[in-house]
Amino acid sequence: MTTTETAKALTIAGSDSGGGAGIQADLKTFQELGVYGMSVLTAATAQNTLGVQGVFPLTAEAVARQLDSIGQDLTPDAVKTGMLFSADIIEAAADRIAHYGWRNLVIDPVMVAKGGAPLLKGDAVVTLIRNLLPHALIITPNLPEAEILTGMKLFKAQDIREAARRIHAMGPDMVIMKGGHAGGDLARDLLYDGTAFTVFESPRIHTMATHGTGCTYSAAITAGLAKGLTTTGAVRVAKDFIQAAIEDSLGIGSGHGPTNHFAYRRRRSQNGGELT
Ligand SMILES: Nc1ncnc2c1ncn2[C@@H]1O[C@H](COP(=O)(O)OP(=O)(O)O)[C@@H](O)[C@H]1O
Ligand SMILES: Cc1ncc(COP(=O)(O)OP(=O)(O)O)c(N)n1
Repeated sequence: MTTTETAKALTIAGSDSGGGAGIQADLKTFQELGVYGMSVLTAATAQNTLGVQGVFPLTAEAVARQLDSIGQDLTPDAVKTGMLFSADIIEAAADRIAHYGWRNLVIDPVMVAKGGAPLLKGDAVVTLIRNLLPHALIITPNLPEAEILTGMKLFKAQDIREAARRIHAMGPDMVIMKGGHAGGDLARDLLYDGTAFTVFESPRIHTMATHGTGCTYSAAITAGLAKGLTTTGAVRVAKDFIQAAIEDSLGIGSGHGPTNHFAYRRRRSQNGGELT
């Protein structure tokens, strides 16, 4: 059967050889949510559940050419960015996104892997803010990333809200402050649309298998947007998707294990539910 209504999503990100984060997590998530996935590679990382053993960036030219191949043939319904690594790759991505007028841009401002390896050069943060954030529908910082974007220390709830306001003023329509790095019994994410805050929360799972949670979550938001969901609707599905993916862990690798990208679909089919 063919259809003219296939939703298409593009990820612009780095490769994680271990398959838990980066391009691999994004494409698995798109597939699980019924969206056709496309990828523009920014860097290869030698990586597993123990950490990042090497980073090998592509040239900005190679990134721009991949984006042109997509832009000249396969208009995405939503786009996400992950590991962009350098200022010149960010400039190339921002330039091509503006050139093709791509909408529904989700920015996961990936800076440092959980093990501490830098995935964005320090001098590229200003380029991310200046060149890319004004194009974003939504940006999804974790708390350490929000601290770097704002220069604030984020311990208190009121400071997290103030940081969301400041990041919103940098250009994105919406900001979601992810709560994975906060303490407490709940994993609480805060969506700010420039006017109001909406809370999305779930029980915090005590596990080592959280490698790639941010990539998977932002990819699920991107898939929802590609299918025409509202941002709030896309975040709601993404929250359920990541909760299932963390809960039904795969138990592979000897470090921070990957999440389970097929848990959400398996649960829904067991419940007789339709895929959203
Ligand atoms: N231990 C956990 N239990 C439940 N949800 C979690 C847990 N860790 C992270 N999350 C959720 O996963 C998503 C990604 O958050 P986070 O881990 O902060 O991102 P990142 O991988 O970028 O650091 C958020 O929705 C967050 O609330
Ligand atoms: C290639 C690549 N891209 C992004 C990340 C960061 O992924 P994230 O979802 O934030 O998960 P952790 O690295 O924090 O486990 C990555 N590691 N590799």
